[in-house]
Amino acid sequence: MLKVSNISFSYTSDPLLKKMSFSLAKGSFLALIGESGCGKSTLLKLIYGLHDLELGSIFWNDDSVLGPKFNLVPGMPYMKYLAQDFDLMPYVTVAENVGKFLSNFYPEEKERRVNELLEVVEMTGFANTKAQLLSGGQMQRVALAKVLALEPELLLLDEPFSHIDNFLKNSLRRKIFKYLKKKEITCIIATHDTNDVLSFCDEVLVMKEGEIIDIGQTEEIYRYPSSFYSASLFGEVNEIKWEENELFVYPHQLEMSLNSTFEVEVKESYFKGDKYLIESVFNNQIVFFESKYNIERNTKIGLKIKIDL
Ligand SMILES: Nc1ncnc2c1ncn2[C@@H]1O[C@H](COP(=O)(O)OP(=O)(O)OP(=O)(O)O)[C@@H](O)[C@H]1O
Repeated sequence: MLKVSNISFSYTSDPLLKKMSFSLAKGSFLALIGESGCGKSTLLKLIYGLHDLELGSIFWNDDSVLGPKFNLVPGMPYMKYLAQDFDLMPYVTVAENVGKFLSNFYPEEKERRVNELLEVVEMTGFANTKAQLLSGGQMQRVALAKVLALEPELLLLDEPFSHIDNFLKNSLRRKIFKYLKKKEITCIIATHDTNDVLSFCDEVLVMKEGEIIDIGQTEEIYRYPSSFYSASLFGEVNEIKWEENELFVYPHQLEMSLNSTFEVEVKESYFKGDKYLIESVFNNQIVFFESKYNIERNTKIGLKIKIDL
C-alpha cells in the first residue's frame, strides 16, 4: 500500500503542494487530475523520490521514500516513473532501450521479456530501429515498455498516451491497463484525458492549487463532484443556478421536454459524430445539452434533468 501523509513541497517561496494525504491499495489505479500547473507531475516525482519533502512522509508498504538528500541514486527501486520526456537512449535500438534494466545474465529470458513488452506496446516491428528515428508517439510507446521491463510494484505515469494518435490509443490503453491489472502493478497516472480516467482508473484524486479537493472511486467523483472545477475536468458541464439551488449537470443528463419551464435559447450546435452538442442560454447562463439532430440558432427549447442520472 502507498501512504502519503501530510506532505508539503515548494520549488520557490510559494508553496506548491500543501499538506496532501491519501493512500492507495496494492493493485489499484489512481488518476491524478487537475488544471495545468497544479502540481500533478511534482507529486509523482515526490512519490518516486526525485525531490526531498519539506514536510510529511511517503511510505510504500514499510519502506519510507527517500529523496536525493538521503538516496545516492534518485528514485526508489521498486517503482518506475515515466516522465513526459521519455528518457530514451537515442543511438541504441528500441530493443536495447526496453532491455536497459534487464540482466544480461539470462540472454534468452531477456529477449523473451523484451519481445513480450514490445508486443504489449505494439512496437514489435521496430525492435532493431534506433530510438532517434522514431516518431514522438512511437518513442512514448517504447518508454512505456521500458518502465514495465522490471515489473515495478508501483508505476507512476505522467501523461503516458499524450503523443499517441487516436487510431492506436484506445487499443494500446486497453492492452496496457489489462497487463498492469494482470501483474497487480499499482499505478498512478497524471492525465488530462478523461478516457484514461473513466474507463481504467479505480480512483480519482482531483488537485487544485496544491490541495486535494476530491478523492474517491471514479464513478462517485464523476457522478457527485464537489465543485464545478472537479466536474469540468471530466468534460463539458453545466452549473445550473435555480432559485436557491445549484446543480452540476453534464450535457447528457439533460433532455428536451415540451412542458418544461426551464426554457433555453439555442446559440450553437456542434457535430460530435453520434450526436450534436448544443450550446444554449438560460437566464444569462450557458447551458450545454445533447441532441440527436442539429437545432437552428435562436430556437427555444424546454429542458429537464433526466431522473435516472
Ligand atoms: N524544477 C522546477 N523548478 C521550479 N518550478 C517548477 C519546476 N518544475 C515545475 N515547476 C512549477 O511548479 C508548478 C507545478 O508544475 P507541475 O509540472 O507539477 O504541474 P502539472 O499539474 O503536472 O502541470 P501539467 O498538467 O501542465 O503537466 C508549475 O507552476 C511549474 O512551473
